[in-house]
This record gives sequence, C-alpha cells and structure tokens, in this order.
Amino acid sequence: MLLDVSKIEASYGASQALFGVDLAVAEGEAVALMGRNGMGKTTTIRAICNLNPPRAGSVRLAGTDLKGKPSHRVAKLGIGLVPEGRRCFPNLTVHENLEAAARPGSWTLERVNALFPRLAERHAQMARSLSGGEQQMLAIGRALMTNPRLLILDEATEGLAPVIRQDIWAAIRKLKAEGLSILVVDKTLSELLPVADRCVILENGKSVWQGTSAELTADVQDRYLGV
Ligand SMILES: Nc1ncnc2c1ncn2[C@@H]1O[C@H](COP(=O)(O)OP(=O)(O)OP(=O)(O)O)[C@@H](O)[C@H]1O
Repeated sequence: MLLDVSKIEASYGASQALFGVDLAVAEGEAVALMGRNGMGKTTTIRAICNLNPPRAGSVRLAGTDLKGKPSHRVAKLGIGLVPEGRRCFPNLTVHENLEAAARPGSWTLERVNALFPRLAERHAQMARSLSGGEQQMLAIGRALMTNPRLLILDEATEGLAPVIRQDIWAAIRKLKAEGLSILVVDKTLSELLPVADRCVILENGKSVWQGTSAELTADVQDRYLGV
C-alpha cells in the first residue's frame, strides 16, 4: 500500500473528533473519502499530514511510519496536499507560487501550464487577483510541483462555477490516468464517483463503510450520505 491509515484517533484540545479511521490508497488508485458535514474528513486529512497529528493509530506512507514527522517532512516524503480553502501566496505571481513549491521530478512549470492553460495565461499575475477557480488550480499546481507520490485534494471544487469545476475534474481524471495516486474529498457525488476506484465513508469520526464506486448503491448513499 502507498498510504496505510490504521485506527487513527485525533482531537482538537479536549474534544475528540476521530475515533478510529482506517483507509488505504494503493499505488495508482483514486480513493474518495466521504461522509456528511462534520464527520471528520478534513480532520483525517490533517491527521495524515501531521498538521493535527493523530494521538493514536498509525499512518504509513510506502511503509514509512509518519509518526512524529513534522508536516514539512511529510510533504518531502511525498504527500502533496491541496488543503480546503486553497492557500497560495497572495503577493507572489502564479509563476512564483509554482516555483516556490518545486522539487525535483517529472512535474515542472511546463507540465503544470499544460495541465492548466488558464494558469499559463496568467503566469505573471498576482495570486490574489485570480478567481477562486484559478486559485484552486494554482493550489493543485503547487502540490504537483512538489512531485508527490500521493495527491490529497480536500474539497477542491467547493463553491466554484460549473465550467471551472469541469476543468478541475478533467485535470484530476488526467492525473489519475497518468497513474498518480489520489485521495479526494468532494461533496458532489456525481462528479466524484466516476473518478474514484474506491470509497471510504466516515461517520462520527469512524470509517464505517468501504467499497468500490459500483458498490456504493443508493441504499448506502441514503444511509451514510443522505441529508
Ligand atoms: N478547529 C477545530 N476545533 C475544534 N473542533 C473542530 C475543529 N475542526 C473541526 N472540528 C470538529 O471535528 C469534527 C470533524 O470535523 P471535520 O472538519 O473534520 O469534518 P468534515 O467531514 O471535513 O466536515 P465538512 O464536510 O463540513 O468540511 C466536527 O465535529 C468538527 O466540529
């Protein structure tokens, strides 16, 4: 397994948010992390990256235990995170934002520009002046520039216009087709399911269901994801 998350628990101060999350991502696989609002998706991602380190359980990346490794080390070991709410440097240009994230590997400025032509057109523009969707593309571009073994996307299409969402999903499909391993959180099932090989559902901070996208029947959706 590329990513192996076993029985992790995590808390915010005295308040426990994760009570045992298991999930795995194999090499080249796209896994969807699902669950209703507040069930622990973002907390799980933050725990995997040691932004909010798990207080129990284990996270392994290609066999390496991430316990005690600061989040910048986790990034170096190969996890590229596109966090909820973007996070680019507002006062750097598009080009500078991408360069600042660069680490050796097959992902280069040219390749990111080819994946997101809108970014190429705006290479000299300050990140703060980009539209929300363009900032999201930049956040994905930055994660790719780190040449990750695993790309984690937390609500990468939230609040974006339909045309831009389609561009972002097209890019994710392309990345998957190229063999990149992906862990993705998104609320729009109709867009998420066709991309996901497997799904993991969280409920109240626990993984309660896992299966292929095909196995995620209407019943399962009603039970765990319905509003
Ligand atoms: N900074 C925080 N401080 C305290 N509690 C938090 C914090 N962030 C999240 N929580 C709590 O942890 C639990 C899991 O939240 P989390 O954001 O991981 O869920 P989520 O599945 O990502 O939800 P959403 O889909 O709404 O983003 C919730 O009960 C939430 O209230």
